[in-house]
Amino acid sequence: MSIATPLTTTLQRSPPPLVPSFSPIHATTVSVTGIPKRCLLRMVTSCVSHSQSSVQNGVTDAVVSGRNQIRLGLPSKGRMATDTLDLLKDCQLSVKQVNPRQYVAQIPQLPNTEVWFQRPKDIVRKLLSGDLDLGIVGLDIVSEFGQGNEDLIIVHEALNFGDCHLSLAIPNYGIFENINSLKELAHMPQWTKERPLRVATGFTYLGPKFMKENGIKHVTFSTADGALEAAPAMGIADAILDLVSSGTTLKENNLKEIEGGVVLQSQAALVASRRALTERTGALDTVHEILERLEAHLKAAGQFTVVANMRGTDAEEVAARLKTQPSLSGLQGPTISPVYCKRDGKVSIEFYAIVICIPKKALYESVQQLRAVGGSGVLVSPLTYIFDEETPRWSQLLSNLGL
Ligand SMILES: Nc1ncnc2c1ncn2[C@@H]1O[C@H](COP(=O)(O)OP(=O)(O)OP(=O)(O)O)[C@@H](O)[C@H]1O
Ligand SMILES: O=P(O)(O)OC[C@H]1O[C@H](OP(=O)(O)OP(=O)(O)O)[C@H](O)[C@@H]1O
Ligand SMILES: [Mg+2]
Repeated sequence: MSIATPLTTTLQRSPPPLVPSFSPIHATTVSVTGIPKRCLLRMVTSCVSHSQSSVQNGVTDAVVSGRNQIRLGLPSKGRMATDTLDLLKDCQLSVKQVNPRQYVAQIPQLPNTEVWFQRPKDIVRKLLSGDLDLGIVGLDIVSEFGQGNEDLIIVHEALNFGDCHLSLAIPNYGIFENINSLKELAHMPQWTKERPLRVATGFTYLGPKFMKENGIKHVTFSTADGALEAAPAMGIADAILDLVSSGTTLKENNLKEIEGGVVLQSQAALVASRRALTERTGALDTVHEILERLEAHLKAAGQFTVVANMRGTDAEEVAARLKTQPSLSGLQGPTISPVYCKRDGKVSIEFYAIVICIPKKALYESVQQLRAVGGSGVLVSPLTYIFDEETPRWSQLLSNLGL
């Protein structure tokens, strides 16, 4: 197929460019292929017109401690550690760590930023103490150790890994056999002032808060650092409050979740200290860049680029045919470009190349719709980044900071 692949998915009603090019002023959505990785964000930034032209931090360093570097805390161990590094790498923000036991590292793309590897709960504590400015941790840890402190700001709440939920679980045998909801658990006659419901948990802030909010009075908590699921069978606790993802650990230990027993849903999040963002020079610019890269990568991760040829008289006629189908509009509209064929020594336009972004989940139905309106030679490739004109989370952050 002979296609000049345009770089945007915007519907271009005037004849589309033969040579891929960014519009310096009007690009609203930019998907990216074929430029040096290190130039990516700079190129997109000059391409997209921001309503917020530059970021002023306002108050200067005098108010916060005298260091010049922005500090980003990343999990030093556990299941989040590798996934965090992988995500940053996918955003062209690879972390250069000399060896795994060294707790400070660099991201060459962010020269004013130091990475500090810490345990997740210490990332939250250090954000609050001012020793870190930004961090990536699970929302469960933010809630447990942040305890609603207004200095903690969740900049991106859905980094698409570390999915789990914090849930109350009880044995599926004995006196609990017919108990299936928090209400039923609360109304069991067994729990009294003298003999309260005993809950084992590592979440000693969220646990009591949840029980209080649900009106459960006769309850006590014990804590352990891991393997909590053993506590009921060992006779140490009646119930546990712990993280669940696949549910296998609960099942293997004869425990069950109950209706109304989910305390929170969690996944990895980008978190920042409000004080750092408003007072530390460069912190807001750094978080803007990280946020843009994350959003562009995460948005693209759910999409394919689809390129197909369609026979047609002109671009408008092809566009009209595409618009009859529900799933072929792309992000803003299809890009349609003429395909120049050589026939009998003469150049003619019989086909148009269309480029659209399609949600991965809708791929097959979209291909069927394309075929139904005369699409052929359908090429499907993964998308790496989608940079929007402005990320909604950035506007939210600015308004949250009162900027
Ligand atoms: N089963 C799970 N599936 C998915 N994500 C999880 C799961 N358990 C925990 N997480 C997420 O990963 C984070 C880190 O959990 P992890 O178990 O790796 O560390 P930890 O429990 O703090 O360390 P350790 O278990 O060694 O004490 C949690 O705070 C949560 O956000
Ligand atoms: O629903 P599942 O997929 O079975 O996952 C749940 C388990 O994962 C976590 O434990 P982890 O593996 O971190 O061990 P730990 O108890 O030592 O923290 C959590 O504390 C549960 O025990
Ligand atoms: Mg664990």
